[in-house]
Amino acid sequence: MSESKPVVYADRQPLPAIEIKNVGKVFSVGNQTVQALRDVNLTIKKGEFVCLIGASGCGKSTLLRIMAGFEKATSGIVNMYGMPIDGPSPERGMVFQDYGLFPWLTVKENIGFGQRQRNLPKAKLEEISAYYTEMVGLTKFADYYPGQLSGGMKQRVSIARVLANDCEVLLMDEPFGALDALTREKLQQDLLEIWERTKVTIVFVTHAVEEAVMLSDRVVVMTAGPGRIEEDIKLELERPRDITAIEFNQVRRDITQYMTSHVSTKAVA
Ligand SMILES: Nc1ncnc2c1ncn2[C@@H]1O[C@H](COP(=O)(O)OP(=O)(O)OP(=O)(O)O)[C@@H](O)[C@H]1O
Repeated sequence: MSESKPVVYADRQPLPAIEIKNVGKVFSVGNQTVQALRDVNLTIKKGEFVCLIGASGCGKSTLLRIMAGFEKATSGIVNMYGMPIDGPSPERGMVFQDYGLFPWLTVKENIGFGQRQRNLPKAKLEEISAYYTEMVGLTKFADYYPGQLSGGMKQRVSIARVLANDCEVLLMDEPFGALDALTREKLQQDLLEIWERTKVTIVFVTHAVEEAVMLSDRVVVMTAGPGRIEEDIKLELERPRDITAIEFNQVRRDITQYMTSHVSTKAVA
């Protein structure tokens, strides 16, 4: 990757990137209600890499969607740098498992899509698009369409697209869940490189303990019925991390144990 153009975001260090206070979320389904989240508190610093982990149905996606502004909390406070989150914004880019690319646009057009809406001069738009296409290693495929790409390549486009759109908080909902093991590992390493290079804040939902330990500064364990935060574990492991190291496996075992002790009947990766 070229180091020619570091991404510099405004220094809003004193305020947390994301602050969630006493958040609850109730869905109404017909005449029934589902309490998806209760009393969730979470503070994420600028530049942190936080993984949300927990069994199916514990509210990980709901919490992420609230951070994205796609859902409104029923109660509590949700702030980004001290300002209430009251709707979607390019500052909070979401990456989904199923990519969400426009099939009729090429790689570079998908990546430049958000900026194109801002009526930038064509040369500037091309520069931004080329920069992020290069960041995710797809320069040779810039004129390909999504249908001509592998799953891993599509997910790279999806990541580049939100970054190109001036994203400060990257919200990722099981982004590598549909990929084979080798591609997943490669994308994890590439994501870490992108994180180090851009200093973007990342909130990453996964079911896989190993993935959470490989990637994050903190692992937040959620449990269901209703969804809440059970443990918030700061990882002291050095980077780059070695999946075969004793310390890595100790942390992995500890987190798996936290999860199984709270959810004895559900598989935890
Ligand atoms: N739009 C909705 N309408 C009604 N109920 C919903 C809605 N979205 C989520 N829920 C419910 O809220 C709870 C939490 O769901 P959520 O998808 O956030 O969990 P999750 O931990 O992300 O699950 P998974 O790991 O399977 O994706 C579940 O009981 C789910 O059925």
